Amino acid sequence: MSVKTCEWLEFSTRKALATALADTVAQRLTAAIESRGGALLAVSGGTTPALFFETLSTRAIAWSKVTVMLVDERFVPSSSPRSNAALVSEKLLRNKAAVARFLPLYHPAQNVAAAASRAEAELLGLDWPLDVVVLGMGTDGHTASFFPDASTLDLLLDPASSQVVLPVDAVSAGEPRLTLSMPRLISAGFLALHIEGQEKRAVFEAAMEGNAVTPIRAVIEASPQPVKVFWAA
Ligand SMILES: O=C(O)[C@H](O)[C@@H](O)[C@H](O)[C@H](O)COP(=O)(O)O
Repeated sequence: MSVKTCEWLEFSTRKALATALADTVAQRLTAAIESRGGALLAVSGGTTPALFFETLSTRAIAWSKVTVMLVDERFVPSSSPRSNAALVSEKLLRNKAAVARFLPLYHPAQNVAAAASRAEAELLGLDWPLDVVVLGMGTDGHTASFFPDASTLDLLLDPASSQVVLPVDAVSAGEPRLTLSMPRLISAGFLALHIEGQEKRAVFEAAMEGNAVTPIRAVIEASPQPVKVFWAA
């Protein structure tokens, strides 16, 4: 594993991981609020983060000064069971975190490109960079919505992209996606990868040791800071 570009943090249980990640994220958000009056948090969807979200939602920080957004989103309304916004609303924006501001990536639009433009217009005015980003990873090595079979993978992995939000078309993604761009993710003050299970550990290690550059490896290698990998079996 390429130790120079990531820090492996292993936990005995998924609950211990959720607690440690929630504590770390809460500390980082509080530091951002103290230093610049507010904090920007970008989280991933899928199935892994639910326990982390529930744990983070209980942390006593100045949530009214936190803006929450998604790392990526399916091109579906929040009423869809596929919606990451619905997952965040149900699992994170509750308890003490209920007062946080949430900015969605999905907007009703003719197509995913138009939705990406609307999200970009809304997010551009924020006080960038992101303070905290928590990435997930698929067993194909995708992270965010940087899917290996995306028609525009080169654009998605471009660390010099001028875009904030990009549309994604990839057969393996299930539906069109919206994703924050590579430079917006890797410029975060704190960049974590949250993965669970032996299969994802094997995928991650193979990605870091092999010759092929999978999306997760591209992000880790483009990051100016070591990515903190939070893993539990
Ligand atoms: O929209 C999504 O699906 C996520 O943002 C995505 O990037 C996720 O992190 C991985 O696909 C892992 O998903 P699981 O946690 O369900 O394995």
